[in-house]
Amino acid sequence: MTTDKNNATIKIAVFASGAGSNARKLIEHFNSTISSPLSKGIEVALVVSNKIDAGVLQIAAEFQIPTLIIEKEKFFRGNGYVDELKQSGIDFVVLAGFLWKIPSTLVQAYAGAMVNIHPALLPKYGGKGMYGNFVHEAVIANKEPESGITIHMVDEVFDNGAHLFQATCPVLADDTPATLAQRIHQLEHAHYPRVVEETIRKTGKA
Ligand SMILES: Nc1nc2c(c(=O)[nH]1)N[C@@H](CN(C=O)c1ccc(C(=O)N[C@@H](CCC(=O)O)C(=O)O)cc1)CN2
Ligand SMILES: NCC(=O)N[C@@H]1O[C@H](COP(=O)([O-])[O-])[C@@H](O)[C@H]1O
Repeated sequence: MTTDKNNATIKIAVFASGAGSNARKLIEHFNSTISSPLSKGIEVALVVSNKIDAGVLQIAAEFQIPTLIIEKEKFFRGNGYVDELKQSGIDFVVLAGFLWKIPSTLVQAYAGAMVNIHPALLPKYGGKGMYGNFVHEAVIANKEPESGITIHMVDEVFDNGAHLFQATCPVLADDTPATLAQRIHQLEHAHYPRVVEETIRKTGKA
């Protein structure tokens, strides 16, 4: 079981702006439940969103996980909610469909302890404006034979951090952004929780 230097459980904050399917898989992977009582010494302790109506907040409520709604001005002009995260004992930050740029204050506070999943094979199809279906539309428009996912460390630049993992899937001739998104989601759900766990254990950041 992984614990930090004080033998405490390592606490993850998941940041999401949307439906939260990746957040659900992360919670199911880490948080002990009746069906999987084995504690990995890691738990999703907080769900953070910038959208009051985000589906991820319902998922947090379902698992009785505290939530934090962040406001734009405070996030970008304040200290990026670093104080709140540290006061919550957060050791590691996982972005899962979070659509704002993480400010330097927060990137630095969790240097080496913040990861993101991107629904394409970076470095292609990344950067400002490349999120959700915009990514899949561009991949299809360019007639790419394959797409996939990239899991990477987070730095101050969109989608620029060191790559931790990539997996590919075919792009079919009759794919729509929705059908490709579904195939990408399957890859994300299959790999993100494991890669997050491996990264936490490797970095010993917490
Ligand atoms: N400092 C960093 N912040 C974020 C990163 C990162 O690597 N470094 N990754 C993104 C996630 N992401 C792609 O994986 C991504 C998300 C959103 C955008 C984007 O263009 N957003 C729009 C705003 C959209 C909205 O508010 O609805 C924008 O910034 O204009 C690009 C890439 C998360 N943060
Ligand atoms: N560039 C960031 C980006 O596009 N992230 C993508 O948002 C989706 C969130 O789905 P979810 O809310 O169901 O987890 C995921 O496909 C993730 O890769």
